[in-house]
Amino acid sequence: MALVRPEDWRPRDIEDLEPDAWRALRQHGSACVVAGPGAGKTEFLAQRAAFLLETGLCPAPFRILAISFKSDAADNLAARVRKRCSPELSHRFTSLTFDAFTKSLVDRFLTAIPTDWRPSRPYEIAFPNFRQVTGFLQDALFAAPNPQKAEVAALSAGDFESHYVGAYRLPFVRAPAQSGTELTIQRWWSSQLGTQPRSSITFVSLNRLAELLLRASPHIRRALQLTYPFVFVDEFQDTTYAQYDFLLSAFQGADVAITAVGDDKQRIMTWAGARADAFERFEADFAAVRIPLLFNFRSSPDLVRIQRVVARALDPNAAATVAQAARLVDGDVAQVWNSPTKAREADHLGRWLANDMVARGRAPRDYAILVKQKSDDFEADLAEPFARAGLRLRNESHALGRTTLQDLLTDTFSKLAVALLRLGSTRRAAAAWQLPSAALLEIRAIAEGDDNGEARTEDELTIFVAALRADMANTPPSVASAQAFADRIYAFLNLAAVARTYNEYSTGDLLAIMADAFRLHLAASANGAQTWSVALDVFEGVGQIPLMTVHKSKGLEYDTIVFVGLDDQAWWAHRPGNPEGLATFFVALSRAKQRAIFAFCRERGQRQRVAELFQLLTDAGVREIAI
Ligand SMILES: Nc1ncnc2c1ncn2[C@@H]1O[C@H](COP(=O)(O)OP(=O)(O)OP(=O)(O)O)[C@@H](O)[C@H]1O
Repeated sequence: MALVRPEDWRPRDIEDLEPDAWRALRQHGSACVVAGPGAGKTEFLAQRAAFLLETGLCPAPFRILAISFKSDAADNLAARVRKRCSPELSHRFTSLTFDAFTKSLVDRFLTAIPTDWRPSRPYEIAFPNFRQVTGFLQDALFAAPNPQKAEVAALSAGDFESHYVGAYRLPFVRAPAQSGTELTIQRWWSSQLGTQPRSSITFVSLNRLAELLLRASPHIRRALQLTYPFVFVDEFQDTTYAQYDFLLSAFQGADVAITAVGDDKQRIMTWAGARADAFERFEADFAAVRIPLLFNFRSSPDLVRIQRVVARALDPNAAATVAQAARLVDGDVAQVWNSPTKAREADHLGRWLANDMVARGRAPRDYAILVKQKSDDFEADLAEPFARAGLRLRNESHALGRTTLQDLLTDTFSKLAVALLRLGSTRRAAAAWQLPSAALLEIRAIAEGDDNGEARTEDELTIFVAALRADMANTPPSVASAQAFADRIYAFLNLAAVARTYNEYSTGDLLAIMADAFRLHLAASANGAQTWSVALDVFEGVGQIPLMTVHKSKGLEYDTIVFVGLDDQAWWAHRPGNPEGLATFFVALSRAKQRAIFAFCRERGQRQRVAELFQLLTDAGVREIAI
């Protein structure tokens, strides 16, 4: 394949990059690209990958490693690179989440972990809840020697794991604890490693074990550095203590160029252990240059002006960003709505959305309802009035067993299962077969070039889909039939084989969690649906207005966002000047391309605690109207 000279290389699918993005794209060493919302940070990474691969600056067999925080972000980035580069190039782009990557290292090199910290093989993945951590800390307090009790008592379940266990560098050999905190951390490790019959460890622990194994095994560390001379880290502001330490042990001092992109004004994960000084530390530890980007490709100029007011509240030195998108709406681009009752607010919102869609030729998915938390409560308030306006609300943050709707929809197994049901429900074009046929070859472990195996698997799929089609045509959607079809798909795919095929399911119970959630959600979607196509549209949220927490909306964008619940009740933990609260507000506001509405309802609560947020909107010239 012909290489492109670096000076001749041009970006794909976009007109151009801003001048500083070009500089960052061509950067030889490490860089942190710090840019506000809508700057095209993910797009920049996809273009840099194409640049490095197509110019041969990352020649075969070397690879690029991209680390994201959420699996949909990792998939999205991989898809963008696949779209732009030939398969022979894009297969050298590895895009994974932090957790998937560190877990894969632990799984592959488990025996390289020093014996004092080595988990059983296999091990389970643990997701301890707040109550369990509280119970653990109470036991630890009880068992602690008297002089250390006060220190142990000061630990809190909210941040014990993320801040203390996450920041604790494991020594190669366990040594006696020097403090009450260290004693408690060691107890935490013992409780995870020693669980019977298998160790039961969290993702924070997996991050730490991966870091330990690289520190303990210079040859594995060297192999990693040689494989990946280029590393990308997306959403760098969310990097936790454990993850940052992993990057240090993996790549510091090596000939590896790390490109970290992020926005410190969107740091809303400190509660989950994100370290506030990640960018500064990175610049110092990796001799990285800081390259700010100033364009905003998402939001119209008027919205960018409002965003700037909030950005300056977060950082008085925040640079002015330059809007690249045009304004497409008349009238106000932002408003505060003030209503006396929840019923009135919901009614007005439903009618307003329905009218706006018709007037502007927009689809339900161009809008998003954002809330601070407890999306189920807002769903209960809004679903009925929306239905009266002919709209269907979709609570993306809705819990389904041990996962959420949004996570289910981006899950590999779930995507495959729904693709099969789609084939069963309609006669679909050849393209619809691509995902199931490719996945089945992997699941059946058919080697590349095994023509007989490929033909056999293709036949197996054709026969299965034909029978499924006949039965789905004769069986109306219902809770019971949905469950029966889900079971049939599971049996066909063979869950044990699925678990062996995809790294994310290789240990722990993620596949069981997703399979349960899939069955639950399919049953709920089939309930009351006239046809299977409709049931699957409901399943996938086609034609529905998404409702989600601000945390779930990170990285997403919508024509119009409506933030419901800007009051003290929903923002109970907010304190004036609290950067995490302001950043949450900033993330919500900056998801909008054209319009942002903030709904305040007097029945829900007061607005003293959140007065500063209203003040920022007022300062930005946003009008408040009574509804
Ligand atoms: N160079 C570019 N030219 C034109 N459009 C672009 C360019 N880069 C990105 N975009 C578009 O701008 C929008 C924002 O990009 P993206 O979502 O990557 O931003 P981001 O920096 O990750 O934002 P956030 O931090 O808010 O999630 C997307 O619709 C993307 O397709």
